[in-house]
Amino acid sequence: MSFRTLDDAAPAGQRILLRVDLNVPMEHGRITDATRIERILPTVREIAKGGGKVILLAHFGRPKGRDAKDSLKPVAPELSRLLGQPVAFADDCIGEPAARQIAAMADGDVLLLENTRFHAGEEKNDPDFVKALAANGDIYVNDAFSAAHRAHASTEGLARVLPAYAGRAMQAELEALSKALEQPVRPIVAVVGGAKVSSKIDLLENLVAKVDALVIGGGMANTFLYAQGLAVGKSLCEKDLADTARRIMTKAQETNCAIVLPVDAEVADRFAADATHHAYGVDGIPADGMILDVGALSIDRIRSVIDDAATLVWNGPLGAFEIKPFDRGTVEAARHAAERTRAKKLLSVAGGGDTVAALNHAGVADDFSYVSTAGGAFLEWLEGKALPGVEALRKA
Ligand SMILES: Nc1ncnc2c1ncn2[C@@H]1O[C@H](COP(=O)(O)OP(=O)(O)O)[C@@H](O)[C@H]1O
Ligand SMILES: O=C(OP(=O)(O)O)[C@H](O)COP(=O)(O)O
Repeated sequence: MSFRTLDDAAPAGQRILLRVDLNVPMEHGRITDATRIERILPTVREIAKGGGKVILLAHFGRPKGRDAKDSLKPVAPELSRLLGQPVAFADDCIGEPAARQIAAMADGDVLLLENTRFHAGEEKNDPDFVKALAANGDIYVNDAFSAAHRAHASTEGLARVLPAYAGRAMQAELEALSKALEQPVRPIVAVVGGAKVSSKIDLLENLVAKVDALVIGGGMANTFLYAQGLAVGKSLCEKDLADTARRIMTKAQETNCAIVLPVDAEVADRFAADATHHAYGVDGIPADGMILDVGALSIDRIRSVIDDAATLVWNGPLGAFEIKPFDRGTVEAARHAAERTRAKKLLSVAGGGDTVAALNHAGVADDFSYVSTAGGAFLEWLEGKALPGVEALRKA
């Protein structure tokens, strides 16, 4: 590894600023999938056991300023339960609330600081905000591979001003992804869905040069359907990205990458469990309808694309899987990929906070060859892009 790890750190008596990804799926204040928490436990335990004061830095959601609905406070009890030791919480990640709690910490204690994104300086990687964060620590450890594609103060800036190390989860992700996908066997199929359309659509342009087929589902598919001149009603759709979608489809033709879009969809009147829903062809989506899942014909197509694949990479659910029956496309595709993997006909790598939750929901996370905590970061890594959070950790 070309960066320092915990093997090189001496945490005893030190204040360790440990950047983790606690952007966990949550419904009504309840964590629905704890994978991201479970993955950081070895690092937290190792530092605490080594006598370091563990000060956790993390973001949650995409708040614009301080917003109670994006507080990390509900995560502290679950982290404490899984860790098996108390986890204190500070109402702010900088300033007096953080400093006071940190001053009271004994060696081996764990403290979670409030959402770094409550400060505009986080996403701007503002040097003054980096300085305010750094004032609370002696050593910086980054264990948030899934946020490493962000050049933010807590993912990149801090590594520039404090002695910086990779945590065990960061190390494990990079090692596992390299091992699994170093020399992928073709045909390679990528499945991309989910809701983060604007932050992920650009990377598809590079992805279509690397894979043999790109299955597009979830909210992402709607922008592509719209770009093809189809009406998508009230569906999640980023109309101003239609040109980008068309450019990606043209590039895919040039690189011989098959683009697989839904041919039918499960359409509801609203985003709710008790919504009225019907199946429609994608050329007949009603004006007041909302596409919440791929339809049965599309699922059959996706299954046969997976049948033809030797390697599968997947980020983003194919539908709003949190609400039944809109989990069907994701669950059926996941189970099919799991079955092919178990039969040793497929190498399958999936990642992303909600994607992992969806695989757990389908009961097949353990059957995939590798499950990453990262979605966007995983896809950018796959593109061959340098990830700012990883680059900043490299040894000089
Ligand atoms: N057709 C759709 N309309 C609205 N939301 C969708 C649709 N399909 C999937 N989603 C939502 O996408 C979210 C996950 O997207 P994203 O954050 O990009 O995935 P990940 O966390 O795995 O990277 C889920 O909450 C899911 O409900
Ligand atoms: O959930 C995350 O990424 P993912 O949805 O790509 O898996 C990370 O916490 C990064 O969050 P961001 O995409 O708001 O920067």
